[in-house]
Order: sequence, then structure tokens, then C-alpha cells
Amino acid sequence: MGWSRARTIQVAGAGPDWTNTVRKGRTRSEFDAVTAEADASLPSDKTQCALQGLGGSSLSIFVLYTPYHISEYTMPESLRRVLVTGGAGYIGSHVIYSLQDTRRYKVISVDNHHNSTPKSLVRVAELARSNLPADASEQDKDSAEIDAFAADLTKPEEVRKVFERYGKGGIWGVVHIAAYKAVGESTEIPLTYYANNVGATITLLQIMAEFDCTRIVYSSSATVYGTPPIIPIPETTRLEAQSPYGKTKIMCETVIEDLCNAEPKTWRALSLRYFNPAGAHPSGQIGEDPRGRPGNLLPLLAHMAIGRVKDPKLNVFGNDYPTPDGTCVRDYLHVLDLAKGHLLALDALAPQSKVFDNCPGEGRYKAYNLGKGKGMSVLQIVDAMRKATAYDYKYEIIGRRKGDVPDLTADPALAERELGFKAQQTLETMCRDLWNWQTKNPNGYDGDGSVGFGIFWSNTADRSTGSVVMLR
Ligand SMILES: O=c1ccn([C@@H]2O[C@H](COP(=O)(O)OP(=O)(O)O[C@H]3O[C@H](CO)[C@H](O)[C@H](O)[C@H]3O)[C@@H](O)[C@H]2O)c(=O)[nH]1
Repeated sequence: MGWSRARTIQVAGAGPDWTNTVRKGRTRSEFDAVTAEADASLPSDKTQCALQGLGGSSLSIFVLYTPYHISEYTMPESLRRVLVTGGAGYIGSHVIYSLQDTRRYKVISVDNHHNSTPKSLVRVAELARSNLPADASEQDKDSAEIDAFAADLTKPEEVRKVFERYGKGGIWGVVHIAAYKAVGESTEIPLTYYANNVGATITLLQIMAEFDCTRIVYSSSATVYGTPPIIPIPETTRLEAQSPYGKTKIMCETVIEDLCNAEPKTWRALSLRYFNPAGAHPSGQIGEDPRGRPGNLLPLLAHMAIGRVKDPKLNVFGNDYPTPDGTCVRDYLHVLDLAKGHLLALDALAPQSKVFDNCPGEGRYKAYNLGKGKGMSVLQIVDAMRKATAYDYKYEIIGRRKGDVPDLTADPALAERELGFKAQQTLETMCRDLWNWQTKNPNGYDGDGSVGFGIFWSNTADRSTGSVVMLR
């Protein structure tokens, strides 16, 4: 049974004693408290009162049983506040898009813009507004706006300020995406990676606990598997990352799992091990906008085709791997499929979820692969991008890149079975959408002078502006 939040319910047909008996229930324990309050306020001849919240996708139904009255009330479920760290980045912006598209969430973004720009959030909110139906309610309109904070997760005082704005129990859950993510760089500045990825995650969890926010979806990575012994890779594979970056992902998973085991009645968490996200929203409004020369294959190919990277040919890192054409194989999935996985994971954190039923102990923690389960080699990717862009890529095989592993292909069966996750979109669609984004935004978000409009740096959550509201 799901327990949903309610503000005030007027109990029709009952005397004044009943009015406003049920109020501000956000958590199960608050509901228990208001139920007890309702019991206590019953006239003595009405001996039983039970309040049930039945969580539906868009409605909460509250039923009040007494020997004399059975009153049923339906009301739109309030928006669930979900805080997304790294919200302005490539993955974060697409996750926010997907959350807003449901009109069930109120998104709070926290980002330090180390590798992103708040302009992406303006675009996301524009998309959300344009997706609203003509008869959108005030709540729907509210769901299309983002409370965006410029804050650094390594600074507890900055994170605490964000949570203070919504109060205890005011944030339903967190999707924690923010992290440094360059494998090569992590070998050069490991301390920065451990501080920014592991330290920040611990700070975030501590502050979440302070504010009774104990649901988290964590962005992990296929890199936790190192060189996996079995392809496709099941989640049961031992974790053995080779780079400091990969190790930070294992450490954060471990910290979160330990917390769930220590406080099984309080915490619920899912780690999502991303394989290789690619593509962009089909509108071309949001996409990947790496700072400087892209290190990853697909954005690099897009930058070559648009002329931002002027290299005459692509360096292919090795063709002597034990793969069909000798080049590395990766499991590319569309970024919107990946984003959808976060929605499913958030749903799986709800009280009625069954995903934790088969956990080995009491702790409610699990990790899922998010991939297609289909490996593609570097040369296949070059070919697909050639078709999408009509650019005549030249390439040269050079030596292996340090840290590369031959094949990272997911076994996505567990996520499909338990979360209902399926990465449907094809490689052609990923390349088409990437190229659409790149041609519409040859210089990424920097090329758009107009998108600065609509960002309000303010000390108050002014939702009346109809814009992304930046708070700090
Ligand atoms: O100029 C290039 C760039 C890449 N590649 C090859 O293309 C493949 C994909 O490389 P990417 O850099 O695009 O992606 P990775 O699989 O190396 O890494 C990505 O996926 C990982 C998980 O699979 C981690 O999450 C990591 O942070 C993320 O960048 C690799 O075989 C790489 O050797 C080239 O041949 N030439």
C-alpha cells in the first residue's frame, strides 16, 4: 500500500471535529500520527478510524472509514520534489526532461557548472512548457519549472542551504548524477576525483539524512566491472575498476549499500550502472556539450563532422582486441532510454515497490545495469556516424588507449525483469539525434545568445516568472 502526502482534507458529512483532522502527511510516520490524531478526535460513539492512502500514478485516494460514514476523496497527488545533482549536465538535463514530462515531479537541480551550463536548464524547462497540454493545471505548470541551485556538493553549507529551503521531509528523493568522469584525468588527479566523487556523495547522504530524505538513485557506471570475465555482463560480476574514476564509483556504491544495510528501515537506494549513453533529445534543444576537445568517441565524431575538431582523421585506439573486427566493443544506449531508467528507478523506491523483496538481507539496496545488451565496435560506430552525417570519416589505427577494455556489453535482463527497463532506440536513432543536436548547436550552448533570458538569480523561489528559477 502506498502512502502519499496530503495537505488538508475536508471530511464532508462529519462534524466540525473532523475538519482538517488530516493534514500535512508526508511520510508514513506522519500519516500514522495524523491517523492517531483522527482517532483521538472521534466522537466517543465512533470507535474506529483508519486512514489509508492508496498511491496511484496521478491520484491519491484517501478513504476514511467509520461505522457511520464511508467518505471517499480523490485529489491530485502533489508533485514529488526530486533533487537532481549534476542537473545541468548531459545526463542530468535529459533526466530532468524525463521527470518533467511525467508532470509528477517538481525538479530541484543542483550543479556547480564545472562541466555544464545553466543554459541547458532553460532549454529543458522550455521543452517541458511546450509539452504541457492546453488545459494544464497550475500544478502541471509548476512541474515544468526547475528550482536550480548553483552549489558545490563538496561544501556542506551550500548543500544544506538547498535542503533548508524545503525543510524536513520536503524533498522526496535524490538522483545523484554529479561527478567528475574522465578516466584518464582521474589517473593524474586522483585526490580531486576522490574528494569530488566520494567526499561529495558522503556529504550529500549526511545532509539527506538530516532532512529525512532517504531515497537515492545513484549514477554508477559499467566501468566498475573493469575487464569483465563474462560478456554480456551480469550485475553479479565482481567489481574491479582499474582507474581512480572507476574506483570512486565502486566506493560510492559501497557507501550507499552499507548505509542501507545499517538503516534498513530508513534508506532505500538503487545504483544504475550506465553503459555508453549517446544521442540527444530529438528536438535538438538539449544534448552533450563537452568542454574542449571531446575525449569520447561519439561527441568527437560529431565535432569532426561539424568542423569544430579539425583533425583529418580519427585515431582508432587499437584493432588487436579479441573482438570481431579487433576494435573495442561498447554497449551504446540512447540518453533518453537511460533517462527513462531513472524514472523507473525512482518508482522502485516507492513504498509499494517489490524490487527489494529478494535482497539478501534487510538492507534495501540494489544495482542495475542500464544498457541495450548489444555491443558495437568502434568501426561500426564510425560507419553509423558516416551514414547519419554524410561526413567522410578517415581513420587510422594507432596503439591501444591506456585503461580501455575490449568489451563492455551489458546483460540488461535484471533491469528489464525488475524495473521494466528496455533501451529501445537504435544506434541509427542515437546518431541521427546526436547529429541533429550538433547541427542545430554547432557551438553547443555557447552559440545561443538568447537562452540567457529566463534565468533569474534570486533569493526566493519565485515560480510566477514562468522560468527556471536560479536560487543561491
Ligand atoms: O578518439 C577516440 C575515442 C575513443 N575511441 C574508442 O572508442 C571506444 C569508446 O570510447 P569512449 O571514450 O567514448 O567511451 P568509454 O567506453 O571509454 O568510456 C565511457 O563509458 C564508460 C563506461 O562504459 C565510463 O562511464 C566512461 O566515463 C565513459 O567515458 C573505446 O574503445 C575507445 O578506445 C577511439 O578509438 N578513438
